Amino acid sequence: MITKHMIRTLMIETPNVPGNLGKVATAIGLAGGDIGEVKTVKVGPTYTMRDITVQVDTEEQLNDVIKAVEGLEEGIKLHTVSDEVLSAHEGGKIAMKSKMPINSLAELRRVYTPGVADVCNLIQREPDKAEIYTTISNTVAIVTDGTAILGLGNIGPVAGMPVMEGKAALFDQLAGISGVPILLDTTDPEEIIRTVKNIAPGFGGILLEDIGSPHCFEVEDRLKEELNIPIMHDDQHGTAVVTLAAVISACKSAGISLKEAKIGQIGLGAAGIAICRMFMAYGVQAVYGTDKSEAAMNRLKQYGGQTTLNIQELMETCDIVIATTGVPGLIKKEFVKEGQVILALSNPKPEIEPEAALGAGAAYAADGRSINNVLGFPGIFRGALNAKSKVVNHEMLVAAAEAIASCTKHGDLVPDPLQPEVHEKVAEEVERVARRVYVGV
Ligand SMILES: NC(=O)c1ccc[n+]([C@@H]2O[C@H](COP(=O)([O-])OP(=O)(O)OC[C@H]3O[C@@H](n4cnc5c(N)ncnc54)[C@H](O)[C@@H]3O)[C@@H](O)[C@H]2O)c1
Ligand SMILES: O=C(O)C[C@H](O)C(=O)O
Ligand SMILES: [Mg+2]
Repeated sequence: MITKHMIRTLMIETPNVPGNLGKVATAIGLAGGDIGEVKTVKVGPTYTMRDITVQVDTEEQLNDVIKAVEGLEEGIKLHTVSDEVLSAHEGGKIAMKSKMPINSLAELRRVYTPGVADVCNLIQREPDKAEIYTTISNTVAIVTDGTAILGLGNIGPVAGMPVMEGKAALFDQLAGISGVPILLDTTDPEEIIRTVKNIAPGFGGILLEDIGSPHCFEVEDRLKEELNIPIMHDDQHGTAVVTLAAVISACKSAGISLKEAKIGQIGLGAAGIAICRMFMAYGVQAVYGTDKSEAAMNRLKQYGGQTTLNIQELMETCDIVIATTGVPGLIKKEFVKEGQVILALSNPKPEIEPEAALGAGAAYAADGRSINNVLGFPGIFRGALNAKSKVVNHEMLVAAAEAIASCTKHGDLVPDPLQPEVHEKVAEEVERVARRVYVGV
């Protein structure tokens, strides 16, 4: 079965006769639609109204599904076709809310003027008090310049805002952190660095998101040098963490020794280079990479990795293959070796669908929806902020990866990202390591 990427909700009325829902399901399936959720909206005296979520690959397939349902007789009616993904984004996904009720003048004076002035004076005298009396230490800026939004490319920061809002929603729900999207109207590294430094006083940490390579490397390195708060480029290190976790689990299940495995990385941009560096620092001897850009290949060599001529050679050489190119369908079925582990991580569409890779003989295969940095960044920042760490370093990232792997069921590659215990465990381990290294506990 091939994974579908367009989601639509069909509101369908069926007369209350046994078998009608089955007819609808069969019609949708035969037209190429995958049924997701089926929700009963209304049960009338003679009919039932349901919202049926259907996934398809293309507009044509959607039209086939619509025609198939409309062609059903015996009183079955299609009422509406809606795009719930678009509806879910209407008005944006996040909001800045007051934690204080302001219902009386007394409350107004306590929360705002004149009461607030005492707090300002206190912080001016004792700057550390900002940690207690403001939200700064629990707020992370989610900064993008829009140059590598998912695998959609340089579509600009405003078009990337739905992703940044999504990261903020995840920060809130999974780690209790306030994430604030910051959209930069510049792609110049010096200007990005200057801007982030100028806004840094309002934040406990900085998550760099979807900033393209190669400028992302300089931006992150310089900000780490010049600021004293945790900074992490999610597409580099968040991705490397979750990839290491998935590979640890795959090796455990398949009985492969990770450090002796040959690991191949297709696409040596932000995510790819960080994944290679993570495996090399973890002790993997044979890390290979390939990229269409000569400069990217040279970067891997500088870090001590080996390059292959092309994707086919890399696929022939390696036991474990990871892809982060942003190019859907780049890995051909014919390249897949029996027993290989293939993680095609590009979003929104992978380099090879997991089902196709498994069908071609892979032992394990997954895409970027399941092997996703959502498993890393919330807990990493929770742990770093809890420890009052001034950095996010390699030891903390490895602790996060091992924590994710420890929450993974035998036979799976990663745990369910909505399981709160996973993020708690990541936060706990990251905090423990951060305290040991930087606070000496
Ligand atoms: N699953 C996750 O958690 C996760 C996290 C980060 C990035 N990603 C995905 O990875 C992809 C890349 O993201 P990035 O931030 O590294 O982008 P990037 O632009 O920094 O890197 C992409 C790299 O792929 C290379 N490339 C493009 N086409 C190629 C081809 N045909 N053959 C070989 N190399 C090719 C480019 O030269 C570049 O070096 C995106 O699709 C993104 O969604 C997924
Ligand atoms: O946003 C995601 O889903 C993961 C990742 O950060 C990406 O850029 O693809
Ligand atoms: Mg990203």
